[in-house]
Amino acid sequence: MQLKQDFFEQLSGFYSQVFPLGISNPHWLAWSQDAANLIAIEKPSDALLQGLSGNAQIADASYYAQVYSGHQFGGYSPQLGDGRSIILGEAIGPQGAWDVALKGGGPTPYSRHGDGRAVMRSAVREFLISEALHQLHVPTTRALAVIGSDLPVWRETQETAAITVRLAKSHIRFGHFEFFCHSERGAPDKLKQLVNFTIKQHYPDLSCDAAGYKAWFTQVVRDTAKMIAHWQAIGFAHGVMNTDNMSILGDSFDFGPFAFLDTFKEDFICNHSDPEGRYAFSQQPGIGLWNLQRLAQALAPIIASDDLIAALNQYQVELVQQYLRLMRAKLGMAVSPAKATSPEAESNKGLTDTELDNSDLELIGGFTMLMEGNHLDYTNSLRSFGQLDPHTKHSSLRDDFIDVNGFDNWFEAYQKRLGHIHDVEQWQGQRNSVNPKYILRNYLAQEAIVAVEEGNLTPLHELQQVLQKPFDEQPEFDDFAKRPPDWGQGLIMSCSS
Ligand SMILES: Nc1ncnc2c1ncn2[C@@H]1O[C@H](COP(=O)(O)OP(=O)(O)OP(=O)(O)O)[C@@H](O)[C@H]1O
Ligand SMILES: [Mg+2]
Repeated sequence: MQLKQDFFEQLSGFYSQVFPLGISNPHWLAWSQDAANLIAIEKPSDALLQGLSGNAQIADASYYAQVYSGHQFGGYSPQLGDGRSIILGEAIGPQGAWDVALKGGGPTPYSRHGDGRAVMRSAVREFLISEALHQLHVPTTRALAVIGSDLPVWRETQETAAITVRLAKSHIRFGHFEFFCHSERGAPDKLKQLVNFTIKQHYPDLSCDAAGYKAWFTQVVRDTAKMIAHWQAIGFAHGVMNTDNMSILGDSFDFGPFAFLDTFKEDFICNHSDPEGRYAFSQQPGIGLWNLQRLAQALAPIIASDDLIAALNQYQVELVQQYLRLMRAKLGMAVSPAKATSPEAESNKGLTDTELDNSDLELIGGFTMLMEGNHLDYTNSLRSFGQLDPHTKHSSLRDDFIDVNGFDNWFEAYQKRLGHIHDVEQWQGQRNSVNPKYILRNYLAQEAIVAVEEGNLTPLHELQQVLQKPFDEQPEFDDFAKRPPDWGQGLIMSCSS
Protein backbone atom coordinates (compact mmCIF):
# COMPACT_ATOMS: atom_id res chain seq x y z
CA MET A 1 0.00 0.00 0.00
CA GLN A 2 1.48 3.28 -1.10
CA LEU A 3 0.29 6.22 0.98
CA LYS A 4 0.41 9.96 0.48
CA GLN A 5 -0.47 12.50 3.13
CA ASP A 6 -2.21 15.49 1.54
CA PHE A 7 -4.75 16.07 4.32
CA PHE A 8 -2.18 15.49 7.05
CA GLU A 9 0.45 17.71 5.48
CA GLN A 10 -1.76 20.52 4.23
CA LEU A 11 -4.30 20.79 7.02
CA SER A 12 -2.49 20.77 10.32
CA GLY A 13 -4.94 22.01 12.94
CA PHE A 14 -7.75 19.95 11.40
CA TYR A 15 -6.93 16.70 13.18
CA SER A 16 -5.08 15.09 16.08
CA GLN A 17 -2.39 12.56 15.48
CA VAL A 18 -3.21 9.34 17.30
CA PHE A 19 -1.98 5.79 16.96
CA PRO A 20 -4.31 2.83 16.85
CA LEU A 21 -4.32 0.59 19.87
CA GLY A 22 -3.26 -2.97 19.13
CA ILE A 23 -5.88 -5.68 19.38
CA SER A 24 -5.58 -9.29 20.48
CA ASN A 25 -5.75 -12.17 18.04
CA PRO A 26 -6.58 -10.21 14.88
CA HIS A 27 -7.93 -12.28 12.00
CA TRP A 28 -9.63 -11.59 8.69
CA LEU A 29 -13.37 -12.01 8.92
CA ALA A 30 -13.95 -10.70 5.42
CA TRP A 31 -11.96 -9.25 2.57
CA SER A 32 -13.04 -7.41 -0.58
CA GLN A 33 -10.62 -7.93 -3.44
CA ASP A 34 -12.73 -5.53 -5.48
CA ALA A 35 -11.98 -2.78 -2.95
CA ALA A 36 -8.35 -3.91 -2.62
CA ASN A 37 -7.88 -3.38 -6.36
CA LEU A 38 -8.80 0.28 -5.88
CA ILE A 39 -5.60 0.77 -3.91
CA ALA A 40 -3.49 -1.76 -5.78
CA ILE A 41 -3.36 -4.43 -3.09
CA GLU A 42 -3.01 -7.83 -4.72
CA LYS A 43 -4.06 -10.00 -1.81
CA PRO A 44 -4.41 -10.05 1.97
CA SER A 45 -1.18 -10.77 3.81
CA ASP A 46 -0.15 -11.32 7.37
CA ALA A 47 1.89 -8.14 7.41
CA LEU A 48 -1.14 -6.18 6.26
CA LEU A 49 -3.30 -7.84 8.91
CA GLN A 50 -0.88 -6.80 11.63
CA GLY A 51 -0.73 -3.27 10.23
CA LEU A 52 -4.47 -2.78 9.78
CA SER A 53 -5.25 -4.17 13.22
CA GLY A 54 -2.94 -1.60 14.80
CA ASN A 55 -0.46 -4.22 16.01
CA ALA A 56 2.34 -3.05 13.73
CA GLN A 57 3.15 0.26 12.15
CA ILE A 58 2.47 0.73 8.44
CA ALA A 59 5.23 2.53 6.58
CA ASP A 60 4.23 6.05 5.49
CA ALA A 61 1.02 6.04 7.55
CA SER A 62 0.39 9.20 9.55
CA TYR A 63 -2.47 8.04 11.82
CA TYR A 64 -4.86 10.83 12.62
CA ALA A 65 -8.40 11.54 13.78
CA GLN A 66 -10.20 14.44 12.13
CA VAL A 67 -12.14 17.06 14.05
CA TYR A 68 -15.70 17.97 13.06
CA SER A 69 -19.03 18.81 14.62
CA GLY A 70 -22.55 18.32 13.38
CA HIS A 71 -26.29 18.44 13.77
CA GLN A 72 -27.47 15.22 15.37
CA PHE A 73 -31.21 14.56 15.31
CA GLY A 74 -31.76 18.27 14.73
CA GLY A 75 -29.58 19.63 17.55
CA TYR A 76 -26.08 21.04 17.20
CA SER A 77 -23.19 19.15 18.82
CA PRO A 78 -20.31 21.63 18.80
CA GLN A 79 -17.54 19.08 18.99
CA LEU A 80 -17.52 15.56 17.64
CA GLY A 81 -14.59 14.29 15.60
CA ASP A 82 -13.40 10.78 14.83
CA GLY A 83 -13.92 9.03 18.14
CA ARG A 84 -13.15 5.60 16.79
CA SER A 85 -11.90 6.01 13.26
CA ILE A 86 -8.19 6.51 12.63
CA ILE A 87 -7.06 7.52 9.16
CA LEU A 88 -3.73 6.26 7.81
CA GLY A 89 -3.50 8.64 4.85
CA GLU A 90 -4.49 8.46 1.18
CA ALA A 91 -3.62 5.19 -0.56
CA ILE A 92 -2.68 5.64 -4.18
CA GLY A 93 -4.57 3.49 -6.63
CA PRO A 94 -4.82 3.11 -10.40
CA GLN A 95 -7.80 5.46 -10.56
CA GLY A 96 -7.06 7.89 -7.78
CA ALA A 97 -6.42 7.97 -4.08
CA TRP A 98 -8.55 6.60 -1.25
CA ASP A 99 -8.39 7.49 2.43
CA VAL A 100 -7.78 4.34 4.45
CA ALA A 101 -9.44 4.40 7.88
CA LEU A 102 -9.52 1.90 10.70
CA LYS A 103 -13.05 2.18 12.06
CA GLY A 104 -12.88 0.78 15.56
CA GLY A 105 -9.10 1.29 15.73
CA GLY A 106 -9.04 2.55 19.31
CA PRO A 107 -9.68 5.71 21.32
CA THR A 108 -8.79 9.19 20.08
CA PRO A 109 -8.92 12.66 21.63
CA TYR A 110 -12.51 12.82 20.30
CA SER A 111 -13.78 9.61 21.88
CA ARG A 112 -15.58 11.45 24.70
CA HIS A 113 -17.04 8.59 26.77
CA GLY A 114 -16.66 5.97 24.07
CA ASP A 115 -14.12 3.16 23.98
CA GLY A 116 -12.95 3.83 20.42
CA ARG A 117 -14.07 0.40 19.30
CA ALA A 118 -16.73 -1.09 17.05
CA VAL A 119 -18.50 -4.38 17.71
CA MET A 120 -18.23 -7.24 15.26
CA ARG A 121 -21.88 -7.11 14.17
CA SER A 122 -21.66 -3.42 13.23
CA ALA A 123 -18.27 -3.85 11.52
CA VAL A 124 -19.65 -6.73 9.44
CA ARG A 125 -22.77 -4.77 8.52
CA GLU A 126 -20.71 -1.75 7.44
CA PHE A 127 -18.47 -3.97 5.33
CA LEU A 128 -21.34 -5.77 3.61
CA ILE A 129 -23.41 -2.70 2.85
CA SER A 130 -20.49 -0.62 1.57
CA GLU A 131 -19.63 -3.22 -1.03
CA ALA A 132 -23.28 -4.07 -1.78
CA LEU A 133 -24.30 -0.46 -2.41
CA HIS A 134 -21.37 -0.05 -4.74
CA GLN A 135 -22.52 -3.03 -6.80
CA LEU A 136 -26.00 -1.48 -6.91
CA HIS A 137 -24.39 1.64 -8.43
CA VAL A 138 -25.19 3.77 -5.39
CA PRO A 139 -22.41 6.27 -4.59
CA THR A 140 -20.76 5.05 -1.40
CA THR A 141 -17.62 4.68 0.64
CA ARG A 142 -16.04 1.26 0.31
CA ALA A 143 -14.75 -1.40 2.67
CA LEU A 144 -11.54 -3.35 2.25
CA ALA A 145 -11.91 -5.79 5.11
CA VAL A 146 -13.27 -6.66 8.50
CA ILE A 147 -10.76 -7.72 11.11
CA GLY A 148 -12.06 -9.77 14.02
CA SER A 149 -10.41 -10.01 17.42
CA ASP A 150 -10.68 -11.48 20.91
CA LEU A 151 -11.07 -8.12 22.56
CA PRO A 152 -14.21 -7.97 24.70
CA VAL A 153 -16.21 -4.74 24.51
CA TRP A 154 -19.28 -3.77 26.46
CA ARG A 155 -22.47 -2.54 24.83
CA GLU A 156 -25.87 -3.73 26.15
CA THR A 157 -24.06 -7.00 26.76
CA GLN A 158 -20.49 -8.11 26.30
CA GLU A 159 -19.50 -8.37 22.65
CA THR A 160 -16.30 -8.68 20.65
CA ALA A 161 -14.45 -5.83 18.95
CA ALA A 162 -13.73 -5.73 15.23
CA ILE A 163 -12.35 -3.19 12.78
CA THR A 164 -13.80 -2.19 9.44
CA VAL A 165 -11.12 -0.96 7.07
CA ARG A 166 -12.95 1.81 5.26
CA LEU A 167 -11.89 3.36 1.96
CA ALA A 168 -13.30 6.78 1.14
CA LYS A 169 -12.39 9.26 -1.56
CA SER A 170 -12.65 11.74 1.27
CA HIS A 171 -13.66 11.66 4.93
CA ILE A 172 -14.65 15.33 4.84
CA ARG A 173 -18.21 15.68 6.11
CA PHE A 174 -20.70 18.57 6.25
CA GLY A 175 -19.76 18.66 9.94
CA HIS A 176 -16.17 19.65 9.17
CA PHE A 177 -17.37 22.96 7.72
CA GLU A 178 -19.79 23.46 10.59
CA PHE A 179 -16.99 22.99 13.11
CA PHE A 180 -14.69 25.55 11.53
CA CYS A 181 -17.50 28.02 10.92
CA HIS A 182 -18.59 27.96 14.54
CA SER A 183 -15.13 27.77 16.08
CA GLU A 184 -13.66 30.74 14.26
CA ARG A 185 -16.39 33.30 13.94
CA GLY A 186 -15.23 36.53 12.33
CA ALA A 187 -12.00 35.23 10.78
CA PRO A 188 -12.88 32.29 8.57
CA ASP A 189 -9.31 31.40 7.60
CA LYS A 190 -9.53 27.71 8.32
CA LEU A 191 -12.99 27.41 6.79
CA LYS A 192 -11.57 28.90 3.62
CA GLN A 193 -8.53 26.66 3.79
CA LEU A 194 -10.79 23.60 4.06
CA VAL A 195 -12.97 24.68 1.14
CA ASN A 196 -9.88 25.36 -0.99
CA PHE A 197 -8.40 21.98 -0.07
CA THR A 198 -11.66 20.19 -0.93
CA ILE A 199 -11.91 21.95 -4.28
CA LYS A 200 -8.27 21.33 -5.22
CA GLN A 201 -8.43 17.68 -4.26
CA HIS A 202 -11.79 16.73 -5.67
CA TYR A 203 -12.94 19.38 -8.14
CA PRO A 204 -9.71 20.23 -9.96
CA ASP A 205 -11.56 22.03 -12.75
CA LEU A 206 -12.92 24.64 -10.35
CA SER A 207 -11.15 27.76 -9.18
CA CYS A 208 -10.79 28.87 -5.58
CA ASP A 209 -12.62 32.16 -6.01
CA ALA A 210 -16.22 33.34 -5.73
CA ALA A 211 -17.25 31.72 -9.03
CA GLY A 212 -15.50 28.48 -8.10
CA TYR A 213 -17.11 28.42 -4.65
CA LYS A 214 -20.55 28.87 -6.16
CA ALA A 215 -19.98 26.11 -8.72
CA TRP A 216 -18.56 23.85 -6.01
CA PHE A 217 -21.48 24.24 -3.62
CA THR A 218 -23.90 23.72 -6.50
CA GLN A 219 -22.12 20.46 -7.24
CA VAL A 220 -22.34 19.39 -3.59
CA VAL A 221 -26.09 20.06 -3.69
CA ARG A 222 -26.45 18.02 -6.88
CA ASP A 223 -24.33 15.12 -5.65
CA THR A 224 -26.27 14.93 -2.40
CA ALA A 225 -29.58 14.98 -4.28
CA LYS A 226 -28.32 12.24 -6.57
CA MET A 227 -27.27 10.02 -3.67
CA ILE A 228 -30.64 10.38 -2.01
CA ALA A 229 -32.50 9.72 -5.26
CA HIS A 230 -30.56 6.46 -5.43
CA TRP A 231 -31.59 5.57 -1.88
CA GLN A 232 -35.26 6.23 -2.62
CA ALA A 233 -35.16 4.24 -5.84
CA ILE A 234 -33.36 1.24 -4.39
CA GLY A 235 -35.42 1.28 -1.19
CA PHE A 236 -32.57 2.05 1.21
CA ALA A 237 -33.03 3.75 4.57
CA HIS A 238 -29.82 5.16 6.05
CA GLY A 239 -31.12 5.69 9.55
CA VAL A 240 -28.74 8.35 10.95
CA MET A 241 -28.60 11.27 8.54
CA ASN A 242 -26.84 13.59 10.96
CA THR A 243 -24.70 16.22 9.25
CA ASP A 244 -21.56 14.53 10.59
CA ASN A 245 -22.55 11.48 8.55
CA MET A 246 -22.97 13.39 5.28
CA SER A 247 -19.96 13.14 3.01
CA ILE A 248 -19.10 16.28 1.10
CA LEU A 249 -18.74 14.16 -2.05
CA GLY A 250 -22.28 12.75 -1.87
CA ASP A 251 -21.16 9.24 -1.00
CA SER A 252 -23.30 7.13 1.33
CA PHE A 253 -21.36 7.24 4.58
CA ASP A 254 -21.38 5.72 8.09
CA PHE A 255 -23.59 2.67 8.13
CA GLY A 256 -25.28 1.94 11.41
CA PRO A 257 -28.92 0.93 11.72
CA PHE A 258 -29.57 1.13 7.95
CA ALA A 259 -32.10 -1.14 6.27
CA PHE A 260 -33.48 -1.94 2.88
CA LEU A 261 -37.25 -1.94 2.69
CA ASP A 262 -38.61 -5.44 2.71
CA THR A 263 -42.39 -4.89 2.50
CA PHE A 264 -42.82 -1.44 1.01
CA LYS A 265 -43.69 1.04 3.72
CA GLU A 266 -43.18 4.66 2.93
CA ASP A 267 -42.75 5.77 6.55
CA PHE A 268 -40.49 2.90 7.51
CA ILE A 269 -38.15 3.74 10.40
CA CYS A 270 -35.05 1.59 10.57
CA ASN A 271 -33.43 3.16 13.61
CA HIS A 272 -34.57 1.95 17.00
CA SER A 273 -33.39 5.24 18.51
CA ASP A 274 -35.57 7.34 16.18
CA PRO A 275 -39.12 6.81 17.43
CA GLU A 276 -40.28 10.11 15.93
CA GLY A 277 -39.17 8.99 12.49
CA ARG A 278 -36.95 11.98 11.74
CA TYR A 279 -34.95 9.70 9.48
CA ALA A 280 -37.82 7.56 8.20
CA PHE A 281 -37.52 6.39 4.59
CA SER A 282 -39.98 9.00 3.31
CA GLN A 283 -38.17 11.80 5.19
CA GLN A 284 -34.78 11.27 3.58
CA PRO A 285 -35.24 13.72 0.67
CA GLY A 286 -36.36 16.50 3.03
CA ILE A 287 -33.57 15.78 5.50
CA GLY A 288 -31.04 15.90 2.68
CA LEU A 289 -32.12 19.48 1.99
CA TRP A 290 -32.19 20.37 5.70
CA ASN A 291 -28.62 19.11 6.01
CA LEU A 292 -27.55 21.09 2.96
CA GLN A 293 -29.11 24.18 4.54
CA ARG A 294 -26.95 23.61 7.63
CA LEU A 295 -23.93 23.31 5.37
CA ALA A 296 -24.92 26.50 3.56
CA GLN A 297 -25.14 28.30 6.90
CA ALA A 298 -21.66 27.11 7.74
CA LEU A 299 -20.36 28.37 4.40
CA ALA A 300 -22.07 31.75 4.66
CA PRO A 301 -18.92 33.52 5.92
CA ILE A 302 -17.19 32.85 2.60
CA ILE A 303 -19.90 32.27 -0.03
CA ALA A 304 -22.44 34.95 -0.97
CA SER A 305 -25.90 34.12 0.32
CA ASP A 306 -27.49 34.60 -3.13
CA ASP A 307 -25.12 31.96 -4.49
CA LEU A 308 -25.91 29.57 -1.66
CA ILE A 309 -29.65 30.02 -2.14
CA ALA A 310 -29.41 29.59 -5.91
CA ALA A 311 -27.59 26.31 -5.38
CA LEU A 312 -30.03 25.07 -2.74
CA ASN A 313 -32.88 25.82 -5.13
CA GLN A 314 -31.50 23.18 -7.46
CA TYR A 315 -31.82 20.42 -4.90
CA GLN A 316 -35.40 19.44 -5.52
CA VAL A 317 -35.14 19.68 -9.28
CA GLU A 318 -32.07 17.47 -9.29
CA LEU A 319 -33.53 14.97 -6.86
CA VAL A 320 -36.75 14.59 -8.85
CA GLN A 321 -34.92 14.28 -12.15
CA GLN A 322 -32.53 11.67 -10.81
CA TYR A 323 -35.35 9.75 -9.15
CA LEU A 324 -37.39 9.84 -12.35
CA ARG A 325 -34.42 8.64 -14.36
CA LEU A 326 -33.88 5.68 -12.05
CA MET A 327 -37.54 4.74 -11.66
CA ARG A 328 -38.31 5.07 -15.36
CA ALA A 329 -35.51 2.62 -16.02
CA LYS A 330 -36.86 0.26 -13.37
CA LEU A 331 -40.38 0.33 -14.79
CA GLY A 332 -39.24 0.42 -18.39
CA MET A 333 -40.78 3.76 -19.23
CA ALA A 334 -38.87 5.37 -22.06
CA VAL A 335 -38.63 9.14 -21.97
CA SER A 336 -40.77 11.43 -24.07
CA PRO A 337 -40.86 10.39 -27.75
CA ALA A 338 -39.99 13.93 -28.70
CA LYS A 339 -36.52 13.38 -27.18
CA ALA A 340 -36.21 9.65 -27.17
CA THR A 341 -35.02 7.11 -29.64
CA SER A 342 -37.99 4.96 -28.75
CA PRO A 343 -41.11 5.78 -30.74
CA GLU A 344 -43.21 3.54 -28.54
CA ALA A 345 -45.10 5.75 -26.16
CA GLU A 346 -47.84 6.93 -28.48
CA SER A 347 -49.99 8.31 -25.70
CA ASN A 348 -47.37 10.82 -24.58
CA LYS A 349 -47.01 12.68 -27.81
CA GLY A 350 -47.80 16.30 -27.29
CA LEU A 351 -47.03 16.34 -23.56
CA THR A 352 -44.52 18.89 -22.36
CA ASP A 353 -41.55 17.58 -20.38
CA THR A 354 -43.05 18.85 -17.15
CA GLU A 355 -46.41 17.24 -17.90
CA LEU A 356 -44.73 13.96 -18.68
CA ASP A 357 -42.63 14.19 -15.51
CA ASN A 358 -45.72 14.78 -13.42
CA SER A 359 -47.74 12.01 -14.99
CA ASP A 360 -44.80 9.60 -14.62
CA LEU A 361 -44.34 10.56 -10.98
CA GLU A 362 -48.03 9.87 -10.48
CA LEU A 363 -47.69 6.48 -12.13
CA ILE A 364 -44.64 5.60 -10.01
CA GLY A 365 -46.31 6.83 -6.83
CA GLY A 366 -49.42 4.87 -7.78
CA PHE A 367 -47.38 1.72 -7.96
CA THR A 368 -45.59 2.24 -4.63
CA MET A 369 -48.93 3.00 -3.00
CA LEU A 370 -50.36 -0.23 -4.37
CA MET A 371 -47.33 -2.13 -3.09
CA GLU A 372 -47.83 -0.63 0.35
CA GLY A 373 -51.56 -1.38 0.38
CA ASN A 374 -50.94 -4.97 -0.68
CA HIS A 375 -47.97 -5.50 1.66
CA LEU A 376 -45.68 -6.38 -1.19
CA ASP A 377 -41.93 -6.69 -1.14
CA TYR A 378 -40.33 -3.66 -2.83
CA THR A 379 -37.34 -5.41 -4.37
CA ASN A 380 -39.13 -8.55 -5.47
CA SER A 381 -42.07 -6.67 -6.97
CA LEU A 382 -39.74 -4.57 -9.10
CA ARG A 383 -37.75 -7.64 -10.05
CA SER A 384 -40.99 -9.13 -11.42
CA PHE A 385 -40.92 -6.58 -14.23
CA GLY A 386 -38.19 -8.73 -15.74
CA GLN A 387 -40.81 -11.42 -16.39
CA LEU A 388 -43.62 -9.14 -17.36
CA ASP A 389 -45.01 -8.89 -20.87
CA PRO A 390 -46.41 -5.37 -20.89
CA HIS A 391 -48.90 -6.33 -23.61
CA THR A 392 -50.49 -9.04 -21.49
CA LYS A 393 -52.80 -8.47 -18.60
CA HIS A 394 -51.91 -11.62 -16.68
CA SER A 395 -48.55 -11.85 -14.96
CA SER A 396 -46.92 -13.23 -11.83
CA LEU A 397 -46.79 -9.64 -10.59
CA ARG A 398 -50.57 -9.32 -10.91
CA ASP A 399 -51.00 -12.58 -9.02
CA ASP A 400 -49.23 -11.03 -6.03
CA PHE A 401 -51.90 -8.39 -5.55
CA ILE A 402 -54.89 -8.87 -3.27
CA ASP A 403 -56.43 -5.71 -4.69
CA VAL A 404 -56.47 -7.00 -8.26
CA ASN A 405 -58.81 -4.25 -9.44
CA GLY A 406 -56.49 -1.61 -8.12
CA PHE A 407 -53.62 -3.26 -9.93
CA ASP A 408 -55.59 -3.62 -13.17
CA ASN A 409 -56.48 0.06 -13.15
CA TRP A 410 -52.89 1.01 -12.60
CA PHE A 411 -51.67 -1.45 -15.21
CA GLU A 412 -54.00 -0.03 -17.81
CA ALA A 413 -52.53 3.45 -17.37
CA TYR A 414 -49.03 1.95 -17.34
CA GLN A 415 -49.65 0.03 -20.57
CA LYS A 416 -50.89 3.19 -22.19
CA ARG A 417 -47.77 5.03 -21.06
CA LEU A 418 -45.53 2.29 -22.42
CA GLY A 419 -47.21 1.84 -25.77
CA HIS A 420 -45.97 -0.97 -27.94
CA ILE A 421 -42.73 -2.68 -26.97
CA HIS A 422 -41.04 -4.10 -30.08
CA ASP A 423 -38.69 -6.52 -28.40
CA VAL A 424 -40.21 -7.75 -25.14
CA GLU A 425 -37.32 -10.06 -24.29
CA GLN A 426 -34.83 -7.25 -24.61
CA TRP A 427 -37.10 -5.00 -22.56
CA GLN A 428 -37.27 -7.64 -19.83
CA GLY A 429 -33.50 -8.04 -19.84
CA GLN A 430 -33.12 -4.30 -19.38
CA ARG A 431 -35.45 -4.44 -16.36
CA ASN A 432 -33.34 -7.18 -14.78
CA SER A 433 -30.23 -5.08 -15.26
CA VAL A 434 -31.63 -2.30 -13.06
CA ASN A 435 -33.94 -4.12 -10.61
CA PRO A 436 -31.72 -6.18 -8.31
CA LYS A 437 -32.61 -9.68 -7.31
CA TYR A 438 -30.35 -9.63 -4.25
CA ILE A 439 -30.13 -6.93 -1.60
CA LEU A 440 -28.66 -6.94 1.90
CA ARG A 441 -31.81 -7.66 3.85
CA ASN A 442 -31.36 -7.14 7.58
CA TYR A 443 -32.26 -10.69 8.39
CA LEU A 444 -29.59 -12.02 6.02
CA ALA A 445 -26.96 -9.84 7.67
CA GLN A 446 -28.22 -11.03 11.04
CA GLU A 447 -27.95 -14.70 10.09
CA ALA A 448 -24.41 -14.18 8.83
CA ILE A 449 -23.46 -12.36 12.05
CA VAL A 450 -24.86 -15.13 14.26
CA ALA A 451 -22.84 -17.65 12.26
CA VAL A 452 -19.67 -15.57 12.73
CA GLU A 453 -20.35 -15.54 16.47
CA GLU A 454 -20.45 -19.33 16.28
CA GLY A 455 -17.16 -19.39 14.41
CA ASN A 456 -18.64 -20.12 10.98
CA LEU A 457 -17.63 -17.62 8.30
CA THR A 458 -19.26 -19.42 5.37
CA PRO A 459 -22.67 -17.66 5.46
CA LEU A 460 -20.92 -14.27 5.61
CA HIS A 461 -18.72 -15.10 2.64
CA GLU A 462 -21.64 -16.49 0.67
CA LEU A 463 -23.65 -13.37 1.35
CA GLN A 464 -20.74 -11.20 0.28
CA GLN A 465 -20.43 -13.25 -2.89
CA VAL A 466 -24.11 -13.10 -3.82
CA LEU A 467 -24.24 -9.33 -3.25
CA GLN A 468 -21.37 -8.82 -5.61
CA LYS A 469 -23.66 -9.59 -8.53
CA PRO A 470 -27.03 -8.31 -7.35
CA PHE A 471 -28.60 -8.17 -10.80
CA ASP A 472 -27.60 -11.67 -11.91
CA GLU A 473 -29.68 -14.79 -11.54
CA GLN A 474 -27.67 -16.98 -9.17
CA PRO A 475 -29.88 -20.06 -8.87
CA GLU A 476 -27.71 -21.66 -6.21
CA PHE A 477 -28.43 -18.63 -4.01
CA ASP A 478 -32.16 -18.29 -4.71
CA ASP A 479 -32.90 -18.44 -1.01
CA PHE A 480 -31.12 -15.13 -0.49
CA ALA A 481 -33.75 -13.44 -2.66
CA LYS A 482 -36.73 -14.61 -0.64
CA ARG A 483 -38.86 -12.35 1.50
CA PRO A 484 -37.76 -12.45 5.13
CA PRO A 485 -39.19 -15.00 7.51
CA ASP A 486 -41.62 -13.56 10.08
CA TRP A 487 -38.90 -12.89 12.64
CA GLY A 488 -36.85 -10.95 10.09
CA GLN A 489 -39.59 -8.81 8.54
CA GLY A 490 -38.84 -5.09 8.99
CA LEU A 491 -36.10 -5.93 11.50
CA ILE A 492 -34.79 -2.73 13.06
CA MET A 493 -31.43 -2.12 14.64
CA SER A 494 -30.28 -0.12 17.62
CA CYS A 495 -27.73 2.67 17.26
CA SER A 496 -25.32 0.96 19.66
CA SER A 497 -22.40 -0.19 17.59
N1 LIG B 1 -17.39 3.45 20.55
C1 LIG B 1 -17.10 4.72 20.33
N2 LIG B 1 -16.02 5.28 20.89
C2 LIG B 1 -15.69 6.55 20.68
N3 LIG B 1 -16.41 7.39 19.91
C3 LIG B 1 -17.50 6.90 19.32
C4 LIG B 1 -17.90 5.54 19.50
N4 LIG B 1 -19.03 5.35 18.78
C5 LIG B 1 -19.31 6.52 18.18
N5 LIG B 1 -18.40 7.45 18.49
C6 LIG B 1 -18.36 8.84 18.04
O1 LIG B 1 -19.65 9.42 18.16
C7 LIG B 1 -19.93 10.26 17.06
C8 LIG B 1 -21.19 9.83 16.37
O2 LIG B 1 -21.11 8.47 16.02
P1 LIG B 1 -21.57 7.83 14.64
O3 LIG B 1 -22.20 6.55 14.97
O4 LIG B 1 -22.26 8.82 13.78
O5 LIG B 1 -20.16 7.64 13.89
P2 LIG B 1 -19.30 6.38 13.76
O6 LIG B 1 -20.16 5.29 13.25
O7 LIG B 1 -18.57 6.11 15.01
O8 LIG B 1 -18.19 6.77 12.72
P3 LIG B 1 -18.18 7.35 11.21
O9 LIG B 1 -19.10 8.53 11.16
O10 LIG B 1 -16.76 7.70 11.06
O11 LIG B 1 -18.60 6.25 10.30
C9 LIG B 1 -18.71 10.21 16.17
O12 LIG B 1 -17.92 11.30 16.48
C10 LIG B 1 -18.05 8.92 16.56
O13 LIG B 1 -16.67 8.92 16.33
MG1 LIG C 1 -20.70 8.96 12.19
